[in-house]
Amino acid sequence: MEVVIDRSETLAALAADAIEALVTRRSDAVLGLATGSTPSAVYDELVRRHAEEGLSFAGVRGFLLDEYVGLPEGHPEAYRTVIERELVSRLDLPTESVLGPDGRAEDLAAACTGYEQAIADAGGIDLQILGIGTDGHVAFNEPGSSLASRTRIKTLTEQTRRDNARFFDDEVDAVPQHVLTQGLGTIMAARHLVLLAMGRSKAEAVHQLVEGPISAMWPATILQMHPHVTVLVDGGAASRLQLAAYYRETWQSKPDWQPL
Ligand SMILES: N[C@@H]1[C@@H](O)[C@H](O)[C@@H](COP(=O)(O)O)O[C@@H]1O
Repeated sequence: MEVVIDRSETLAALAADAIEALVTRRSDAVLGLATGSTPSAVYDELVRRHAEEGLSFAGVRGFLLDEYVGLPEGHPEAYRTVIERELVSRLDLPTESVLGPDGRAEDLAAACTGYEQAIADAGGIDLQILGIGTDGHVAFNEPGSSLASRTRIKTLTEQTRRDNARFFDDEVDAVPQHVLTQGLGTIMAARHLVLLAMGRSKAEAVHQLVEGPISAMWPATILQMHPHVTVLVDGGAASRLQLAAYYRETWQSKPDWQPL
């Protein structure tokens, strides 16, 4: 697990560098896309590189991490709508090349199985962008999630619904109670995980993720078992890391030939 502590703009550029290197190497790369406010700066940077430097996503495919259950099609806070608005519509990435779990399906279990199959058919995810919840969830794998889980329906905690109420006019009751989410096992199958976290509200979750014991109580801790994880955190999110000085030194002395 590589931990980089820096300013948020620098971290967004680093994440964009990793994506640029991938899509330049493989024009049909498969990206795992996260929603939430944290990845927005990365997406803005990709859009800038597309507009100003001609970085193309025409052959890329994308998979969303998760989706609310029951929001009507086109709801502004449905993750499929959010990713279309924030990223897909601003790139040369065809809308149909990006899939998300179908939170409006009549048979939700079948939608989850079908989603796992679609990821497998695409050859798996090359690079997965991740955020982290204040309770240590990744995607919508709340505390108590099976560390080997696959895409399935989950119930949100009160904490997550409160955290996400800001997207629903601050009405906690407007945040759906149920979601479909890639499981921790699904996420662990991606070849490179790039997790971003900003601000002090994430400090405890980041400490657990990097330095805590692996536990379903802090679902993100399973990432410690992945061979290629990059954790990009600002000073606030890094404020509880016990080995922060070591991570900084490691990053500063990283050889040029070693990619992210
Ligand atoms: N399902 C999403 C997660 O994928 C995201 O990582 C988390 C943190 O969001 P933010 O980046 O807005 O803090 O929120 C939501 O619950």
